[in-house]
Amino acid sequence: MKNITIVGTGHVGLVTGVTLAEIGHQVVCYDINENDIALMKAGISPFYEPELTDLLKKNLNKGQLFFTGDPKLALVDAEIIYIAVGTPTAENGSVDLSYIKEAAKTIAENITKQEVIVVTKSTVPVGTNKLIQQVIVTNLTNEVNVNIVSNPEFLREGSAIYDTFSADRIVIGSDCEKAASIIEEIHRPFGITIFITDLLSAEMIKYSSNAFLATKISFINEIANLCEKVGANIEEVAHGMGLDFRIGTQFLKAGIGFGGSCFPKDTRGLIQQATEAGQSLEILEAVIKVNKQQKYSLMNKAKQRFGNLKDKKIAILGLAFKPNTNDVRESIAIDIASELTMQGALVTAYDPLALEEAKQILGEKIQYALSIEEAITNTDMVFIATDWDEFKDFPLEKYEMLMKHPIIFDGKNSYSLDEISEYNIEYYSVGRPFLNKSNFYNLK
Ligand SMILES: NC(=O)c1ccc[n+]([C@@H]2O[C@H](COP(=O)([O-])OP(=O)(O)OC[C@H]3O[C@@H](n4cnc5c(N)ncnc54)[C@H](O)[C@@H]3O)[C@@H](O)[C@H]2O)c1
Ligand SMILES: O=c1ccn([C@@H]2O[C@H](COP(=O)(O)OP(=O)(O)O[C@H]3O[C@H](CO)[C@@H](O)[C@H](O)[C@H]3O)[C@@H](O)[C@H]2O)c(=O)[nH]1
Repeated sequence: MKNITIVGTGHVGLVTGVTLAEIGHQVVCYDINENDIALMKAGISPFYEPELTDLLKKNLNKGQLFFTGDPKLALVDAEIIYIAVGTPTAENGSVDLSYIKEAAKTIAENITKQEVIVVTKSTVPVGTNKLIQQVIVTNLTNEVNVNIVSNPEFLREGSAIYDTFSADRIVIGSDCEKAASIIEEIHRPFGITIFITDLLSAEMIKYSSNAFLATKISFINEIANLCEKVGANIEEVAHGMGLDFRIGTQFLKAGIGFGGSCFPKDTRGLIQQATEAGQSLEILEAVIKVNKQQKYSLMNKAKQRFGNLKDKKIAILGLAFKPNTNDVRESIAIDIASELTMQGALVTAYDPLALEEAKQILGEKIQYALSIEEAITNTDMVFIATDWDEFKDFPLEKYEMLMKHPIIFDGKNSYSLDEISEYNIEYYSVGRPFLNKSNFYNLK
């Protein structure tokens, strides 16, 4: 059992803290956000993540997990410190390392143990761990020997606990063999393949993994657009491709592009790093460009269908960037909502979890509904922007009953074409043939 401190208890930090406590370590979580600390102390997660609250409460009750906003208290006994603060995009497009530097300084000023290992979970540009070491060493107030380990995080929001216990690999990067083997030991109980490498390569593995997954998505979205032109069905195509293990079935779901707190910022971040190193990343540039175009593909279909969206009543189903989270960071649904209002449309949106979060960004620009029924009633068209199960399970006859005319632009291919064909719904999806029924509503 080790005394572990987590610095920055947002999505990654809290999941890391709770799961390390679950496998038997003594964990102190520290964050500068006192409100969140108060919530977590009371066993409440500041954000939604399946399975997290149960583990949080369980480990609080066991006395295995503590929360504090006091850095001294958090770090005085720490042997291992995980940094999990944010690394957003800065105004000039580079990766904003200010939270990382601040965290490193706080660590330096408060650690007292003779030997301390600082582990970086945050996604940081290549070379940042060396910078962290430098910041710590220059700000130390006690005599401490500090070693640095990179341990990039690969969890997905919405399945973070599952991912932590069932990941494909754990990457540990360090230039200090002893520190790497201590961190390997800590992670062994997860029973997951551990790959040990050098510091710089570990940092690069994280960015390259996200960039590659984003590439798969933009690739399949372009193929989906081509399928629409030539009459093929992207779901059949992706399945048939994925049966080749070299390709794999995952991350080939066509839609309205990738959003969220990671892919957009990390693809930009890698391009920025490459630019600084004097190298171009042309494939990744194209991935970002395709993603920007894909974002508005649904809206373009609606514009083509109606000519003009001014004063049209539109329901958006889904505001979170993906299901099972209330996170709306870089959510494509939010961009679509915003753009539709710019076009003069009257938008009402519903999301099972992310209404409050969306309101903070969209404010009064749109209306908010508390159910699918409320959102779609009397609307001219529905946009589906997040693949929540609740939308997939929604009885299709209700679109017929409640909308002015049931016209759906589905950015997530939520319904099978067979299912939809049983209803009088005018249905546009991504990369699949348009159901050309004779009795479709002849309106503009
Ligand atoms: N969200 C994900 O799914 C995910 C997955 C893998 C990797 N990552 C990476 O992990 C990092 C954290 O992401 P996140 O989504 O958890 O961020 P987040 O914004 O949810 O949380 C960051 C937390 O750090 C705290 N913080 C900021 N400065 C601090 C300081 N000096 N001392 C203590 N606390 C401080 C903030 O108050 C906040 O609670 C990022 O680098 C991200 O790219 C995120
Ligand atoms: O086949 C797919 C898969 C995903 N997406 C979209 O891609 C985005 C990201 O989805 P996902 O990867 O499931 O969620 P994140 O929580 O952002 O997780 C990614 O970003 C994290 C932060 O770096 C990494 O840790 C994870 O491994 C990586 O999957 C979302 O908009 C999804 O709708 C698709 O359009 N098609």
